[in-house]
Amino acid sequence: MKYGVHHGYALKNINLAISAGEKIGIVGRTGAGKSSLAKVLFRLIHENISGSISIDGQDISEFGVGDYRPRLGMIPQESSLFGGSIRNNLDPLHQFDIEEMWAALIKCGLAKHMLSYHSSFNDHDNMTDHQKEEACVREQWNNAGWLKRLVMVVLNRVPSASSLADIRKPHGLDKSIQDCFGRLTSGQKQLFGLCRVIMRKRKIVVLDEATANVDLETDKSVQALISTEFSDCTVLTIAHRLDTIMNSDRIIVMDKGTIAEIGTPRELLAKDGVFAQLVKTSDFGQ
Ligand SMILES: Nc1ncnc2c1ncn2[C@@H]1O[C@H](COP(=O)(O)OP(=O)(O)OP(=O)(O)O)[C@@H](O)[C@H]1O
Repeated sequence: MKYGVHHGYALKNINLAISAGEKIGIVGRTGAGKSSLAKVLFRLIHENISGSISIDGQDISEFGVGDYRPRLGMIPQESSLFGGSIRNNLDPLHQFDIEEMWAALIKCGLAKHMLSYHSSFNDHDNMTDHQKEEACVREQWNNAGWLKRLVMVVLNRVPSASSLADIRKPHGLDKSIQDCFGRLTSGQKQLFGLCRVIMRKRKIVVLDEATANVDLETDKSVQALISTEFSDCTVLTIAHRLDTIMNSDRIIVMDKGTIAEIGTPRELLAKDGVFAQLVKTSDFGQ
């Protein structure tokens, strides 16, 4: 594949079979061809390309776009979001019901950001987000003096009337992203991308791992979601950090547009090849 007749090959001699459900990490230096591989998979390149890609044994060029795109989900580094409500950003075609949207928002950890949230309950993994929110409101109420309680009443944050229940009403989704989040962090933008893919239940998911400005908590939730929500899916992670893909079934090492190495992390570490070199270089985030 070339980006133009006068360009060199961005991808060449790629011969690759990925099994359903496999978790694949794709690594390589800048310009190695990782994004190009994703672009051809999503059929974003139509010219200067030869060869074929099949999904479930069927050449993707034979699929209509309407049949093809719904099989794949892309989670970009920073999902594009537009002004307007959370609902419109998640479901511009009005295909989903409110419960489906809330379920995805809760899974991605975005629902709790839509409320002022008490961090001391974040570590209680055995509690649902709803229970955490209720416990948080109860604790705040118990510790509050009369003035703070008065403020909580005004803000409708009293234990018996969970503010999560309030924000779960349809109008909560009709709030603008700006109103709920202020300025979104890069990590939150990626979580919105995750949310969209979870709602749409894609079987093949390409995750372009965020490179910058992702806080530890967001990073952990993205990784946890990939392993739980996408456990049955085929996941291709374009990785910019090694630790996130060390549990992959296989790692593809791209170099100058070709697959330089492919194998389990253990196999690749055992031979002193490109992957082992990447591990050693400090510019790879290790
Ligand atoms: N739109 C484009 N037009 C022309 N050349 C491009 C274009 N996009 C990528 N390339 C070139 O194709 C090659 C592969 O780039 P690609 O973006 O796939 O690499 P990458 O491994 O994803 O890099 P990075 O980690 O920096 O995103 C590079 O030589 C790059 O300069």
